[in-house]
Amino acid sequence: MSQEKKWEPLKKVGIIGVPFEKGQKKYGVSVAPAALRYAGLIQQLSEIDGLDVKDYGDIETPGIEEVKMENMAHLAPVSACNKKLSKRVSEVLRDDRVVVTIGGDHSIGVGTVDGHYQVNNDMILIWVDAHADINTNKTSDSGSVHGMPVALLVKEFCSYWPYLPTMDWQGTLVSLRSVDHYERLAIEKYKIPTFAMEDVEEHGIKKSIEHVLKKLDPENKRPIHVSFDIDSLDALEAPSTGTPVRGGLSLREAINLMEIIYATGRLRAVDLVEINPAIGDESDRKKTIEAGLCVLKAALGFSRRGTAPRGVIDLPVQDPDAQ
Ligand SMILES: NC(=[NH2+])NCCC[C@H](N)C(=O)O
Ligand SMILES: [Mn+2]
Ligand SMILES: [Mn+2]
Repeated sequence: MSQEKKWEPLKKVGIIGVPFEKGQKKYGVSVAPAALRYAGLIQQLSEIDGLDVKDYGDIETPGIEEVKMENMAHLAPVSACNKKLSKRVSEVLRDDRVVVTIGGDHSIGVGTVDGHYQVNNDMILIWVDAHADINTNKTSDSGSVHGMPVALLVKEFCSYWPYLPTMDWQGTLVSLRSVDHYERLAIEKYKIPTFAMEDVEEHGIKKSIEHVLKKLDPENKRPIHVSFDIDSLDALEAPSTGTPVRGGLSLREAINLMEIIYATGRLRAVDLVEINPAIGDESDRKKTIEAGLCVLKAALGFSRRGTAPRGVIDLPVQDPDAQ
């Protein structure tokens, strides 16, 4: 479908909130969609030059009965939420909008990627995260599904799961600096392309992301999905998150990464997950939410240079008759 198409940034976006936190153990990450809306999410995105923003509301899955699954907490609500989310993501994409999903914890990446894959099965995935999120219930120390979504999605892992559909897309992990032993083994076994912080160190963020894009899609023809975990940022830049790790991306690097991806014209889905407004004090919360908004704006065409008013060609002059 996308082969002959000339890519240009879509100037329409659809927002989905996912107040879901059962993929991990801490209270508060489900409050993020409300906190971001309250901080001006819709308004700030609407101020981006020419951007049409539609809010598709929140995904809610109350009262799902739990099922037992070894070392995999809250599997039933996690999968119910992801099923609903997947449908909504597909709907937004079919409305010809870039889909922006605000989590929630990172277990919701299963639903966003699945929903995107249903519409664009040639998509590529860029998972920006301090963690690899590629545990299975056999390797995870925490039993939390937010540490497993990548393993739930890729077909190479299907033999490790008793069920669940898996996908054929190509993906890469960027910004890694907290990888569990078995995760490293899995990455090496399946040669999952990864960019750890050492690589960002060596090549800089611009070269790193350009390399990733070239590797996953040498012909520049595939739709892009970015799943952005706020903990990819240094914990000093984004302290209000459940599993913070120091030594991460600066906000400037993350903004630059998103600007480069925006400029391809092929970005079709962005997830922003793991902001937990209940962690830290007022200043931590503010910093983290602001960082999330900056990252989203960069992904959707906000220019740090500024933009002149539309249709206006000269500066206002003083009216000579005015007193
Ligand atoms: N999405 C996240 N923040 N994931 C953190 C995962 C931490 C750890 N590797 C685990 O599996 O439990
Ligand atoms: Mn994550
Ligand atoms: Mn993470």
